[in-house]
Order: sequence, then structure tokens, then C-alpha cells
Amino acid sequence: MNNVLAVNAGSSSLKFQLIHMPEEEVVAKGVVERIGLTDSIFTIEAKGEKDKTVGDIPNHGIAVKKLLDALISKDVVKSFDEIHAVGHRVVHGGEYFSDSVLITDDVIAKIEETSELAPLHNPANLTGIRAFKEILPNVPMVAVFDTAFHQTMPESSYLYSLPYEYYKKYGIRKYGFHGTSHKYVTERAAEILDVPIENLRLISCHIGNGASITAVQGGKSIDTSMGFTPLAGVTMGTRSGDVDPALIPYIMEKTGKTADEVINVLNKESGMLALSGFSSDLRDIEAQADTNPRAELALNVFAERIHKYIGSYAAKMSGVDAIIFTAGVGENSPTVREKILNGLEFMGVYWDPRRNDVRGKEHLINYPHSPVKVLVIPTNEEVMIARDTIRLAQA
Ligand SMILES: Nc1ncnc2c1ncn2[C@@H]1O[C@H](COP(=O)(O)OP(=O)(O)O)[C@@H](O)[C@H]1O
Ligand SMILES: CC(=O)OP(=O)(O)O
Ligand SMILES: [Mg+2]
Repeated sequence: MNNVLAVNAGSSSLKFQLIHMPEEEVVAKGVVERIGLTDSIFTIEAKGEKDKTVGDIPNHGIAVKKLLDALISKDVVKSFDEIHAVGHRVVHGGEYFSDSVLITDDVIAKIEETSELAPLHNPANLTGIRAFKEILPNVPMVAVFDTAFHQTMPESSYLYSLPYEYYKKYGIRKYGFHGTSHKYVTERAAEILDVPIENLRLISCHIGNGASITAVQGGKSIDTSMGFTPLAGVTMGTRSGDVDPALIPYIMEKTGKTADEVINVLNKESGMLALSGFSSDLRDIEAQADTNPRAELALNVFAERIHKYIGSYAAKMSGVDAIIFTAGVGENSPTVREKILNGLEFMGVYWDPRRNDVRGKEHLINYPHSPVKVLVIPTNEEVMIARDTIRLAQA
């Protein structure tokens, strides 16, 4: 029971690591990026070699097949029998799951039932689960939920100002997402700063294709920007983030669309894609920022929403000790970080443009005298998935 394959399906990506446990030694890792866009990128690193191929990968099912083929063709494993357990990220656990769980048919049915609350994610997560169940029918599999870390939020954070019976009867409340990532980076921040996490007020900015901001006080999530579904909060690649709910019937009336069709627009045709008018991918948008005013506008809206969440969470915790940037954009875009951080000096955030010129590695980007520290921390949802997988598969 030593080789754990951790599978992390995001809205635009599929990341994986084959990890030898309990040493947490990474045997192979890789990522399929830009799923559903043109020029998808498949990268795999194993045995000291890195291999990158570019070609269209239209959906998560094909991404899973690529990953499985590569494990054999790159000689990472001789046969799939060398994989002893598989951990899957599952985005929405709904009311059912507040911790990771061993996957059974009943668990699959519940994840399926919750799919309508996370239409860009749970179906992709299920694709992965089913593909592995078929080739490895006897291997234990574990689901690790994005919602679990946020179960510590107080009622005052997770309740909407709606009739209370909706919460009681239908489970309508804020759940929050990216929990595995927010937990990982906030624990790493405490280690890097060498301060017990119990004494820290942290704001974690997970900015990828999906994006969420979380206030973590004493190691616990106390509020987060996503909501009942991963559509809420800040502007994202294709998601609108927060909008006035009165817009939904208004758009239905004006366009003749059904409610489901309008939600589909808010999930898949909005955000950076809609603002820029040409792409959901931040790399494409940054490449045109100097020449295309719509690209610049998209970047400004994107950064401004996150900037405002940082201010509100600092107010909520009566201050902040550190701000963390993670995920595809947070780790790799000095431009977006700069736009977000500009103007936060009033609350003690002094960041250094030279230190900010960093991509994909752990780094402090504040000036040493800054009361608020600012960290770039590459997330590692996969190692967290592997830890929970071993814990539950061996129990
Ligand atoms: N080097 C880079 N510079 C700027 N943005 C980047 C870079 N690498 C990745 N990104 C952006 O990160 C986003 C994808 O983030 P990721 O966390 O992988 O997404 P998800 O897990 O939500 O599918 C895309 O918008 C992509 O353009
Ligand atoms: C919950 C969510 O939005 O995930 P991702 O960023 O991977 O799309
Ligand atoms: Mg992700």
C-alpha cells in the first residue's frame, strides 16, 4: 500500500502525482492544462525527465486517458497493479461529507446527486473516479472534498440572509471550495514564517481558473468568497462571481433563455472570457494587455474584486498577518499580484516589485519591514489528497 495516485481535476486542468507514501516521495507528476481550449498542454515529469506535448484535449475523459497511457509508456509503472490506492479531488461534498471518505457505490451516487451544484467540477471528478474504477476495480479509492476545510466557518459566515427554513430544509448555505489548497498553503505559511498557526490571521488567495479568497484565523477557515456553489465570489476564467440575483429573471426575459441556460452563461461564458472577449486563459489575456483595452479591462476587474475581498477579510479579523498567493495565476503572474496589492499600504502591506518578479516557487515578496507579510506558495493539493488516501485506505 505504498504508491498512491492523487488525481486533481479542476475546471480547466487535470493534475496528478504518483506519490510513494509515507515518505511523500514523488515518483511522477504531471498536468493537463487548457482542457477544452485549443492547444492544451500535457506535461509529465518522471525519472528526472520532463516531457511536454501540445495538442487539443477537449474534455476530462480524454485527459484521464492521456495520463493512464503516459504512466505505462513512460515506464513509470509496468502495470496498473503497481498503483495501490487512488485519491480523487471532489469539489462539492454538499451536506453529505465533512471529511474525506472511502469511495463506494453509495458515495458515487451522492457525488452524482451533488453534481448540479458544481457542474464544471463534479462531473469531471466522476469521470476520473469511473475511469480508475474500471481499470483498478479492486484498489481502494478515496474522495477528498474541497468543501471539508470550510466546515469550521461560523453560522454568521455561512448563513445567507434568506428564510431560515431554506437552510434547515434544503441545506442552502455557503459551503466554500478549494479547501484542500487553502489548508495546505496556510499551514506552509505558518511553517515559513515560523509562527504557530494558532497565532496567525491569514488571507489565502487561490487564483486559478476558479478563484477563491479565504480568511483563515488560528488555522481555521472563518469565511470564504465562494458560496453554495463555486460560481460565487470574485471574477474567474469563465465564471461571473457575485452578481445581483435580480439579473437572472431579467436576462431570462430579455434573451428568452431558461434559468438553467442563464446559469450556464454565468458559469461558462462570463468572467475573464466575457470581459476580454477572446479568452478565459490569463496567459492569453496578459499577452494582449498592452494592445487590447478589453484585455486590460478584464485584468483590472479581476484584480479589483480580489483587492476588495482582502480589505473585507482584514476588517473581519481586525487585521492580517500575511497574505498568500497560490494556484495557476497567483503563483505565476507578477502583474496580477501587483494590481491586487497596489493601494494596500494603508493597512501595512509593503511589497517589493523586485521580489514580486517570481514564478512557481515559495517566496516572500514583502519588504522586510512590512508589518503584513506577502507570500507566494505553490499549492500542493495532491500531497494532501495522498495523505488522506493513506489514512482512509489503511483504516
Ligand atoms: N505562467 C503563467 N502566467 C500567467 N498565468 C498563468 C501561468 N501559468 C498558468 N497561468 C494561469 O493559471 C490559470 C489556471 O490555473 P489552475 O490553478 O491550473 O486552474 P484550475 O485548477 O482552476 O483548472 C489559467 O488562467 C492560466 O492562464
Ligand atoms: C472549485 C473550483 O473552482 O476549482 P478549480 O479552480 O479547480 O476550477
Ligand atoms: Mg485547481
